[in-house]
Order: sequence, then structure tokens, then C-alpha cells
Amino acid sequence: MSDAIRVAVLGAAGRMGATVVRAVEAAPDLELVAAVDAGDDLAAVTDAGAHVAVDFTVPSVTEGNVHALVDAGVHLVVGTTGWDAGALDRVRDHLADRPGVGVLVAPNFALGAVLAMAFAARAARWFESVEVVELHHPDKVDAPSGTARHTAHAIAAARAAAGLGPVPDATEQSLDGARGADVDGVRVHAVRLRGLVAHEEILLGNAGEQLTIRHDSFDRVSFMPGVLLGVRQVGRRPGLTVGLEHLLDL
Ligand SMILES: NC(=O)c1ccc[n+]([C@@H]2O[C@H](COP(=O)([O-])OP(=O)(O)OC[C@H]3O[C@@H](n4cnc5c(N)ncnc54)[C@H](O)[C@@H]3O)[C@@H](O)[C@H]2O)c1
Ligand SMILES: O=C(O)C1=N[C@H](C(=O)O)CCC1
Repeated sequence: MSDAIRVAVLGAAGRMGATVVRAVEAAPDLELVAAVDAGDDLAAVTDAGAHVAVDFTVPSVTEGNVHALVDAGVHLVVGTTGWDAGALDRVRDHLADRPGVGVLVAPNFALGAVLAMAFAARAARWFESVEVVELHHPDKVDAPSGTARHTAHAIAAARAAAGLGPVPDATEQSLDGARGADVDGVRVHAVRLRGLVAHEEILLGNAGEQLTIRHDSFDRVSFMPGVLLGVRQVGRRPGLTVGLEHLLDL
């Protein structure tokens, strides 16, 4: 019997899923055992004896997939976005009854994006103002991006720990949405433009200076090293891990 990690891909016909299928097939230590898309029976994952399932589906189905496969003892690497605190808490609670099963939920598997988020959180305490701009292809169904939410949460936590007050803003909005979304007190703006893949800018401002941290994914192959790292490690990390940064020693 081979030592390869047996991998199932959910959302296998999608932009990300198809890229993951190719990456798994090209990795000598991994074996693709199931490729599932809408309309297929999720039982294909357990029937194929998958150790790890990778989920790049849609926000409306990913939580259900996770609970069903946790029940079956399958580890999960989840890239689908749209997760909120309540949904993550439900997975955490479920995993408490399934010791040994690991779930990694990461809004962005691009190493540069994870570093950009970490750098932004590190810089946040030194700046009075901060805003996040995420820019994506127009076929994306959720906004703001999972990455922008994760970035804003980390910035807000760093500002709170440093005792910073609210970001200054005297604007009286005359049109709803003109100042973007408020994520933990950090303004987040979502751009959708044909030609883009996945991009983020964190703008930090002080009197007389600006720091801009920007990351660009030009191709979905940029997510693959992070996804494969997750596949290789999730079985050794029981419980819920949120964010690839925890696997990168950041
Ligand atoms: N974490 C990351 O690094 C990262 C990177 C890119 C995209 N994403 C996220 O991944 C998700 C997918 O993005 P995409 O661009 O590949 O979308 P996509 O629309 O191209 O692919 C989604 C696929 O899921 C399939 N699907 C729908 N319901 C399903 C079900 N019940 N079971 C199995 N498959 C089902 C669809 O048919 C489709 O093929 C989005 O939430 C996106 O935000 C995350
Ligand atoms: O293409 C998408 O959709 C992406 N979504 C992620 C998000 O919502 O943060 C990040 C990478 C691309």
C-alpha cells in the first residue's frame, strides 16, 4: 500500500478546484482519489478512502461539506470564502467531538498574501489611519473578500492591543456604501474588474506619510504551494486552524 496522502477535491470543475486537481496530480506524495462537483454525491469522498478533502466550492455549501466530512473522519483544507465567526465556532464545536480530525480554513493560500496580511498587522499600531482595498475578477460571488475580512480583523486586533482609538473619519455619507464596508472599524473597499485575479492593498497613513502594502495574484497557481502545504500538514493539526499563517511560523 502506498504512503501517499489520498486527496479528494470538492468544486473540482471550478477555477480553483481544477487548478488544485492538476497540482495534486503533479505531486509525487499525493494521490487524487476523488474529484467532486455540484450534483455529485459527497459519499464519493469516503468511498474513495480520502484522507484529506480540499474544498473550493461556494460559500452556501462549504460549511455543510465540512460538517459531513468531519463526521466521516476526513481532514479538510478549505479555501472557500464567506465564513463568519458563527460558522467557524460551529466547526470548532463539532471538532471537539471528533478528536484527531483537523480542519484548516484559510481565506488566502498565496504565500505573498499571507505575508502582506502579517506585515499589515505588524505595522497597524504605528499608523493613525488604515483602509483595505481588495480587487478581484468580476465572477467572484462574495464581497468583501475573505482575505480582506481576515486582514481587517488582524489590523483591528493590533490597533486595540496598542490602545489606538477609532480611525479618523469626518465623512457624512450622502450615499450608502460610499465609504465601503466597516469590518471591526476598518473600512474595506471591493473592486470587481475583468482582467483581475486576486489583489489587495492595505493603505496606512500618518500625517505627512503613507505606507502601502500590496499583493497581487496574477495566476491561480500562486495559491498551490499553500494548498499543498495545508494538505500535507492538516492531518497533524487536530481541531480548527484559521489562516495559513499558523503553518508558516509567522
Ligand atoms: N483561499 C484561497 O486562497 C482562495 C483562492 C481563490 C478562490 N478562493 C475561494 O474559493 C471559492 C471558489 O472560487 P472559484 O473561483 O474556484 O469559484 P468557481 O465558481 O470557479 O468554482 C466553484 C465550483 O464549486 C462547484 N460547486 C458548487 N456547489 C457544489 C457542491 N455542493 N459540491 C461540490 N462542488 C460544488 C461549482 O460547480 C464550481 O465548479 C470562492 O469562495 C473563492 O472566494 C479562495
Ligand atoms: O478568486 C477569488 O474568489 C478569491 N477569493 C479569495 C478571497 O475571497 O479572499 C482570495 C483569493 C481569490
